[in-house]
Order: sequence, then structure tokens, then C-alpha cells
Amino acid sequence: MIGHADTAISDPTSYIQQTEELRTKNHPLFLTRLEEIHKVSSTLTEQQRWQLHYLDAWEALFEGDVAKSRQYFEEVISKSGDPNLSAKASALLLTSYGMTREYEKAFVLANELTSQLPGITDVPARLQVLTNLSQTFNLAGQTDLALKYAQMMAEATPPGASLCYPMTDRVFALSNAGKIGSDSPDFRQAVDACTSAGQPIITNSLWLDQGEHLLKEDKAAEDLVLLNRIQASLERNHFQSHMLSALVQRARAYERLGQDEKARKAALAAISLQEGDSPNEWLRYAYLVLYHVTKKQGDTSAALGYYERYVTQTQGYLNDVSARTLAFQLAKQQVLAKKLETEELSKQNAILKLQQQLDAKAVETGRLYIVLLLIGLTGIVLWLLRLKHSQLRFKRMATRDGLTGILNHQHFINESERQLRHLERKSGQASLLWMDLDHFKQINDTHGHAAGDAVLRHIVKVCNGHLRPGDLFGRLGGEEFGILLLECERDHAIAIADRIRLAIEGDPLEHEGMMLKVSASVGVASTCNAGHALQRLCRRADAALYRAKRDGRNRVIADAGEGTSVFA
Ligand SMILES: Nc1nc2c(ncn2[C@@H]2O[C@H](COP(=O)(O)OP(=O)(O)OP(=O)(O)O)[C@@H](O)[C@H]2O)c(=O)[nH]1
Repeated sequence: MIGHADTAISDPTSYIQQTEELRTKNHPLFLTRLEEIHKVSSTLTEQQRWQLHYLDAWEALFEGDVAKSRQYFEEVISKSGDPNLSAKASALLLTSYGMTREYEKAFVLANELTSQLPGITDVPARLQVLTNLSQTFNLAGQTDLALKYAQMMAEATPPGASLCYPMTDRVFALSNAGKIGSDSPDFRQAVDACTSAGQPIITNSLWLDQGEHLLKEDKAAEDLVLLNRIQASLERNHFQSHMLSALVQRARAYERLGQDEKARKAALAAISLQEGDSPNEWLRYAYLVLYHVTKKQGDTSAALGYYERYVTQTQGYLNDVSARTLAFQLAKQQVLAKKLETEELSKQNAILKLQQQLDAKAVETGRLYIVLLLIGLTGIVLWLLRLKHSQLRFKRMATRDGLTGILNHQHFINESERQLRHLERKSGQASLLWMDLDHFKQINDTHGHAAGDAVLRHIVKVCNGHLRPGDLFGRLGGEEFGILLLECERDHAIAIADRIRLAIEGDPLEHEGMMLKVSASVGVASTCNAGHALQRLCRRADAALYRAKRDGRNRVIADAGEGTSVFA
């Protein structure tokens, strides 16, 4: 329980809520309780203080202090952080714009509230927004919209709760549309709902509207009965616009009944109630009554004066009506323009998105092309490599001996001729070794052909270990080899040949657990004796080899000119 001086409030939240419900039900009690809450305001939570601020704003609007109410409502909307309270404040701000004839602002706000509606789920806030929307659209002459919001309000009203507000908004919309008369059951039903809900101010609004219909239907006496019946309630609740409209209605009723003095008094009372001379439908009627009465009484100058005020008011009223319609249309146009703009933007966004997608696709396609190109290029490169490899293989096959990898007979001959020609030009020397393995047949016969092959490969390996890179080494056939030693004098060649012979002899091949030992006979011919012609060199070397074989094998015999030889 929180308290201050003589006031004690045990549950401020529900107390504030109950006080809010009293606004139009029991306005004097509402004021008393509002004062009580203010006394304990220092003990309230922040949210409760904003609720109190909202009630202060409502009261300021009820009293006609629009500026104060608007300031308070705007503070609630921007600072309270309470979406439901903000929605209610916006709804009442809407009404305040209507009261000050700022119709454009009102309809722009109405449009905003309409779009926010789906998100407003708090029942009291939703009902407040719906009733203010219905009233605002009714003010603009948009009675269908007003009816729609009244219907939505009825649907949003929880079961068992009063339908006073939605029924009243419905009656006002139907009434404004000229769809009901004074005897319409809609009046009766709405009045019953509001009476049993304990809403005298709303009930009085309905009675006054029914009175307007009675006047239109030329039932002035009935209207006066009605006005007399609600007079006490009007005075009790002291709602300024009700007091004003009731007095004007009374004045018009008296005038119709020929009770001019009463009509004049009522009209003057109405004018005295109104502060300022701003356009107003009731004042328009008040001046019209005064014009008729004074004219009838023969007071022409006074009648003229009232008539001028009546014309001014009419002008103002008509301007006001067209301003409402215009503002509504303007706001509608703005909303439409905004919608179109949004649609245009979303179209542009869609185009941009498409563009981006196309760009992405182009990049993707570009990438695909690059990948395909790379695959193609790689394929071509691989194909070229394979081609090169094949060419090399073919070239190798064409120039090399398949078993040992050294030059084949034909290529050895060709290359040797080329090198000898070259050496001849520069007077260089070369020596040709003609080498044949001894009794090789026995290897084949004893150990098999494969062993013979292995020995041939081994011999090539041994020989290569004693040759320079530029020397030519070829297999002339079977177990016969030719070696052309470039830039090599005869004696040096004999020494190399003998080193090779010794190496072959001293390096048997281990093959499948067997030591395969071979020897070689070598014939040497040199350009210094035989000249640079290959044929002659071969003949001389071959002859020397023949002698080496004949003389017992495993030896080197060098050609020493025609018919001579040197042993190594
Ligand atoms: N394993 C193997 N044997 C070969 C190859 N080419 C030739 N031969 C064999 O080499 C042997 C050469 O024998 P011959 O010409 O009688 O000469 P040899 O047995 O070496 O006797 P001499 O030359 O007189 O010392 C033959 O048995 C051929 O079959 C070859 O590529 N691989």
C-alpha cells in the first residue's frame, strides 16, 4: 500500500485503470480520483506515471485545452516506451487534430494508425484506436470507412463487455450518411447499451443526434421533450460541446414552434458559451435563429448584423467541410503516392536484384568459360605433351636400341658421319672402337636369353662409366658395339678401350644368384691413320677386332695403318 497524507491506494495500476474507465461514465469521480493519484505520484513506477500523464492529457482534451493535451500525448508517444499506451495517445491525438481542424495531419495520422492496427493487440488500446478512426473518418464524410471501423470495434470487444462505443460509432456513421431517422431502432439499441454501461456522456451524444433528426423531420415539440429529459444529465456532466449543441437545438426547436423569445435566449446562451468565433455548425444555426427572430420582431439592423455573422459562419462551415474532405483526399493521395513510391522502389529493387542476378550469372558464365577454356587449354597442353612424348618415343625408337637405350646401328652411323665431317672441317681427331663380347652365345645357351639381355644392358652401363657426354655409343647388332671417341687421339683411345675391356672383365653381373662373367674384344681405328671417312674407319676397326678375336679374345688391338696393328 502506498499513501500520501489522507490518500491511500493499495494497487496503483488497477486504480489508474479503474479511474480511466470512469472518464465518460462518471466524470466528476474521475477528476477526484485523478487528483488522488497525483498526490501519490512520487511513489508511482515510471510506467504508472506515464499512465497518469495519459489521463491528464485526456482530461485536457476533454476540457478543450488542446495545446496541453497534444503536448502530453506526444510525450507519451515518444517517451513512455509503452506501445499500447502510445497507440491510445495517438488515437486521441487524432481526435485533437480534428478539433483544431488540422484535418490533413489527422488523416495522415489516421492512415498511420490504420497500418499499425494489425500490431495493436492490447484490447483497450485496439478499441480506443478503432473508435477514434471511426469518428475521424465520419468527420471526413467517409461513412463507409467509419462503419467499417465501428464493425471492427464490435468484433474486437470481448464477450460480455459493453458494445456502447461500437454501437454509437455505427449510429453516427449511419446518421451522417442519412441512412437512419429519429425512429430508427439503432438509436434505441445504442442508448440502451450505453445506459446499461453507465456512459451518460455517450448516451447524451446519441440523444442529441436523435434530436437533430427530430428537427429535420419537423418534430420540434418531440425534440424539446427530449432536450428537457436529458437537461439534468447534460448539466451534470457539463461537456461543453453537448451544452452548446443542446442550446442551439433548443433554440431551433423554439423557433420552429414560434416561441421566438425562448429561441432568442437559447441562441444567445449558446453564443455566450462559445469562446471565439471560429466556424461551427451550431453557431451558424444560432445566428440563423437570431436573424429570423429579430427580423420577425422588425429589428432590421440587428437582423442584418446576425445575418452577416450567419453568412460568415456558413462560409466558414462550408470551408471547414470542404477542408475536411480535401484533407482526407490529400492524405489519401499522399498515402497512394507513398504506396506507388514504395511499389516503384520495390520494382526498382526487383530490377536491381535481377540485374545483380544477371551479373552473377554473367560472372558465373564467365567463370564457366574460363574453366572450360582452362580445361580446353589443359587438354591441348596434355595432348601436346603426349604428342611430344610420342614423338620423343618414336624418335627414341627410331634412334635408340630398344634393349640397351644407346644409339641403334643406323643412328650411330649417321651421327658418327656428321661428327666426323665436323671434326674434319676443324682438323679434329676421333677414334672408333669396335667391340664384340666374347663367346656370348654361351651365356645365352647356358643361362637363357634373358640373362644374355641383362648382360648386354650391364655391359652398356659399364662402358658408359668410361665415356664422355659427347662420345657416341651405339649397338651395331647382337653383342657388337661401336664407340666413337671425339677429340680423342689414337693412344688415348687405346687406353680407354683397354680400361673398358678391364672393367667388363672385372665387373661380372650377378643375375639370379649367378655371377655372369664376360670379356670383350676391341678393335680401335683412329682418324690419324684412317682419315675421317667412316666407312674406312669401320673397316679398319673391324679388321682390328677380327685380329683381337683371332689372337685369343679379351684384348684390344689398334689399327696402326694399312696392315698393321697395335695390341693393348
Ligand atoms: N641375349 C641376347 N643374345 C643375342 C642378342 N643378339 C645376339 N645375340 C646372341 O649373341 C650370340 C652371338 O654369337 P656368336 O656370333 O656366335 O659370337 P660369340 O658367341 O660371342 O662368339 P665370339 O664372338 O666368336 O666370341 C648369338 O647366340 C646371338 O643369338 C640379343 O639381343 N640378346
